[in-house]
Amino acid sequence: MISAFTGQQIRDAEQPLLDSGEGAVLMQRAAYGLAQEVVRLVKAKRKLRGACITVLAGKGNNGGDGLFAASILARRGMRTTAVLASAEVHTEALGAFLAAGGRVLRLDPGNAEELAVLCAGDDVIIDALLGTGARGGLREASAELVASLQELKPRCVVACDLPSGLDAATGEVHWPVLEADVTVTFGGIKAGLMTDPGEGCAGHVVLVQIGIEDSLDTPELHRLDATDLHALLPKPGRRSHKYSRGVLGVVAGSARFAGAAVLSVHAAAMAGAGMVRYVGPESAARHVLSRTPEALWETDDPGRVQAWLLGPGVDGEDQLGRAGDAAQSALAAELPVVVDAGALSILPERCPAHWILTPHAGELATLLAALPSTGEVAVTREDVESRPLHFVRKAAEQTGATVLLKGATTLVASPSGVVFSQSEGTAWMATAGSGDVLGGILGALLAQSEDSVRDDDGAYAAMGLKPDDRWAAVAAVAASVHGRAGSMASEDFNGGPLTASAIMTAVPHVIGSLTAEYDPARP
Ligand SMILES: NC(=O)C1=CN([C@@H]2O[C@H](COP(=O)(O)OP(=O)(O)OC[C@H]3O[C@@H](n4cnc5c(N)ncnc54)[C@H](OP(=O)(O)O)[C@@H]3O)[C@@H](O)[C@H]2O)[C@@H](O)CC1
Ligand SMILES: Nc1ncnc2c1ncn2[C@@H]1O[C@H](COP(=O)(O)OP(=O)(O)O)[C@@H](O)[C@H]1O
Ligand SMILES: [K+]
Repeated sequence: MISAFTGQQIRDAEQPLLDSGEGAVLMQRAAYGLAQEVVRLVKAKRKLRGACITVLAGKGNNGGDGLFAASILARRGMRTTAVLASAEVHTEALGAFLAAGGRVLRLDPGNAEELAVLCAGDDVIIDALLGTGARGGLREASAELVASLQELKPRCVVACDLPSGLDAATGEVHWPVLEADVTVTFGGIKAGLMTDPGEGCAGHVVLVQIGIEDSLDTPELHRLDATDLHALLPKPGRRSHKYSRGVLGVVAGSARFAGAAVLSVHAAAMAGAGMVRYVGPESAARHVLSRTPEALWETDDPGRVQAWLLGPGVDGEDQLGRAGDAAQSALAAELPVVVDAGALSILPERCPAHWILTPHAGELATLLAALPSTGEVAVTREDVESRPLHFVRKAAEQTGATVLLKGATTLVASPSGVVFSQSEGTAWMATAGSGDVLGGILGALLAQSEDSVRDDDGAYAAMGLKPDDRWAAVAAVAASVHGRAGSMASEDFNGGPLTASAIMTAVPHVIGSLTAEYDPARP
């Protein structure tokens, strides 16, 4: 599992070492790691000698890291320039930089644009203006410099610890920000690099160990990797039969939106449900069965299921009524439920943690506005997009449900405040029906995992997850499988566009490779 921390948590872990006089050692480790990454990036394109590097250095230790790193690069034959954003800078680091032969330029209110033009064509620009000590965004000349540089589209930007202007704890972005190709982060990944909009500005994140890792507190965010997915994905055994594998009930689609039913039912079948029972109008059922003949159309009592998926494409009184009935029976039987789209309007006053709501940002804003005690004034889609971590936590806390907030980075919050962040997809997945496919995958995984989550077969406990947080882990697995399937499908089209159907087709490949990857029994 990948962990991420707030800036404060990193600083707290550093403090004992600073108190014992080891601050300079920490900074040297950070600077060395940063320099190494810059060397790797330059070498991938050209020889080191003569490569042009500019470091934008602020007044704090982040600027110090940048200047020390640039001094290492200067000693390796690179032409290094420091743009000092403040009259005060880290004295030892500037000394080291000058001693290594670096050139210094000073940013002032009149020369920001000129300096931007001067360094935009460099091989690498290091953004060391602000780090974890920042309050708010870049100001005045620094803001002007960064805005001009961003417009000039620099060749390669490496952020030192985090892109300046990004909130390390929340991922909120105070524009302007110089968007990084690579972020080299120190001691622990900052939570703001694993949640939007911050993650969208950070590029590829490289973690440099500086010796504080054992002192870090409980992570702010978790991200499942392939090893975790291997451990958590359900696998059939020799004695499995279709009922024991997990039956999913689906109330989706309507006369108007039949496609959502087709996609969610088929995705559930592709994600390994033992059986899918579809509940809906005949017109939609015809489409569902012609795409997925394996599904059953239930006209009255749907019989036993292990989980429900309610809501994709649900429209009109009849179908909302069916979703409401299923929700009631799920509540009574304590079954896990995925609540998506149309069904988000029929939530009970308090949901259990095994109910997983799957809104996109607009739906989450509507949901929060409808809650009696949000304390938020008219939350908009833009609010959710600029502070997704804050709002997904709030929604989980206030509804009692697990909440999966869809986006380029998908966040899953459990009501206890534990949050997972997954980001394996591609922007081509922002296409109609993509969320219906996610609903189907999640429903199928819940139906298959229900037993193991409740009884815990060891995999969840081994990750240190408390019972109520395990539903969030299942949702994170679904988000990861969905993202990987989208990326795999797009790769099949040479990185080209996708349909939701193409995502679905890739799901069994993704699950197959993740479950087989570490299988010791496989020849
Ligand atoms: N601790 C360690 O040993 C290690 C730390 N490490 C590194 O240190 C970084 C943290 O360093 P830091 O604490 O000096 O904070 P940093 O972000 O560089 O600068 C803050 C300064 O800028 C100012 N300022 C604040 N907001 C501002 C704004 N919006 N616009 C303009 N200015 C603003 C503020 O001054 P003030 O405004 O209060 O006068 C303050 O002095 C961390 O990210 C990592 O890179 C690593 O080397 C590992 C070892
Ligand atoms: N830019 C993006 N990059 C990666 N995935 C994305 C992006 N935008 C959306 N997605 C994913 O696509 C899906 C869209 O879901 P949703 O908005 O509910 O679509 P629909 O209602 O049309 O099915 C979500 O799973 C979301 O995480
Ligand atoms: K920075």
